[in-house]
Amino acid sequence: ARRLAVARPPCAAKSTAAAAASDRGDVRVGDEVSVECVDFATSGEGVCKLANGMVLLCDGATPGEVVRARVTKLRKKLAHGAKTATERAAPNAVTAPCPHHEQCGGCAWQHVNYDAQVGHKRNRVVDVLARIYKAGEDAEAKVGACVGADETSRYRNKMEFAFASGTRGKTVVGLRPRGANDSVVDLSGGCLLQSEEADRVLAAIRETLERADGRLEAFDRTSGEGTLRSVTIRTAGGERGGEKAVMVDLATTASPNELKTGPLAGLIDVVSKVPGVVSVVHTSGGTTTKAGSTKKVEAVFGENKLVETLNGIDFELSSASFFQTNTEQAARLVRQVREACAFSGDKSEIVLDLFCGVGTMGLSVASDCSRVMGWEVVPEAVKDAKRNAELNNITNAKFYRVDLARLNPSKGPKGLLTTPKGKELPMPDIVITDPARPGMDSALIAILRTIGARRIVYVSCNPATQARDLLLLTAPSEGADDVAYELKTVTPVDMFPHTTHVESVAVLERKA
Ligand SMILES: C[S@@+](CC[C@H](N)C(=O)[O-])C[C@H]1O[C@@H](n2cnc3c(N)ncnc32)[C@H](O)[C@@H]1O
Repeated sequence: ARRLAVARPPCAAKSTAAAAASDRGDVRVGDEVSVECVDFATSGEGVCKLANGMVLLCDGATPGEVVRARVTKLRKKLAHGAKTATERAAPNAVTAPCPHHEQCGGCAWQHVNYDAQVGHKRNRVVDVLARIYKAGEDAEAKVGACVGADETSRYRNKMEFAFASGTRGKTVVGLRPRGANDSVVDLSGGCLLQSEEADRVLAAIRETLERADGRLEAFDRTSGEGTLRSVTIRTAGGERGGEKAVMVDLATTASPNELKTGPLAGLIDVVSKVPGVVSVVHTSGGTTTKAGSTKKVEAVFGENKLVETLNGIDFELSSASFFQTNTEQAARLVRQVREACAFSGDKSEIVLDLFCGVGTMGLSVASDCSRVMGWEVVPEAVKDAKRNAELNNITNAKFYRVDLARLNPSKGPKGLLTTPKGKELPMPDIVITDPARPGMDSALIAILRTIGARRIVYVSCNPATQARDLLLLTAPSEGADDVAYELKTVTPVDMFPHTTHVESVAVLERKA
């Protein structure tokens, strides 16, 4: 490779012929450059500046580090690179605890100390609030400290692994490498993000694949051949100090017969005998279209059920239901939400729990209010939420299957506060909303403004879409039936140590 020196910050810049070459934009794929990392990009890569002003996003670089990087991709104003060596270590750099860190796409920040990770996550929330919500310099004052985790390894209660063809005709199971989705990193050392119980399942699957010598083939999306699509391992039940229970969901293209005899049946048998495994389910199909999902889920060992406990409330989960992936931090998140609701204490308030999943937020605040009404699109999750209310003897929470992306704002409050059977529901005092990454539909936001609940607590796993929605919720009122909100605070919560993801809880109050 040609060696282009040095795009250092102005104080350290060297005037060499090579630097002049990059000054002229003469950077090519394959070049090696020496650059200082100045920040993290949203994607988790280090932001470095070449001497010609071009930004280089460098995988594995940490702010403050001077790296040698190979240019891997060039766009008009942006270059991508991979670190090949550290020339000066970053103050916040640590040795990644996982042996697979260099290749695996599972976590981007194992090489950064945890306090710095939490700091970067808060900065990200401040940044989107300043730019997208247009808070400018006020963003800093609105955003609280990021709620960090005590446990930074083995914190995930659910991980999904992929299958792929490996060497010598064998099938391998693992996580996707950075920037690729057709191969996997074979996690021979297990995965430090999941429980030891789940790691034992992963090891049993690896050993079975090794012995199967290619007779259990990975599904190939291009040719449509092969059987094994993915395996999801879910662990629950640690809160009361007892043994953890494990559910394994194998997604394959197999026929019902292959689940009973042959190598796949053998794999299911091995998995079901791993200590702690209480449930093995099989998922077939898997295409999701506008008409719905073609997925078919059946229990092939035990029941399609796992019980997780959060702040003393039991949640029964089936394989298709969303549940917060970090149980310890979910307990903190729920406490944060409860506090943000600012209940009066007389249990008079009515709470609307939007995107309620299995009822995590609504059931957690049911004892503080008179009534909870939960909306969710996934039928299994609605069923689980209803069952969870029963399981915990909670009688003031009701859950309904509603698609919150298909509402009619011209109906005003009724566009949301009507059950699927046509019954009108009362106006809520407090709204808890916790959408998936795309955020809330503009029609839903318009309806929330016509309802005008006194408080909205907005939980999000995507600060950018949250900031976009906050802008809409706080826009000036356009008349008597349109309530504007004021953003009070945003609290980042770290649900996913070692990754770039950050959750945030925004509190909005109705303007007088
Ligand atoms: C981030 S999860 C939050 C779940 C729940 N609040 C919790 O804390 O466990 C988002 C939820 O929104 C649901 N969802 C996604 N799109 C939806 C839609 N269009 N209408 C209603 N619910 C939807 C998902 O199924 C998922 O359960």
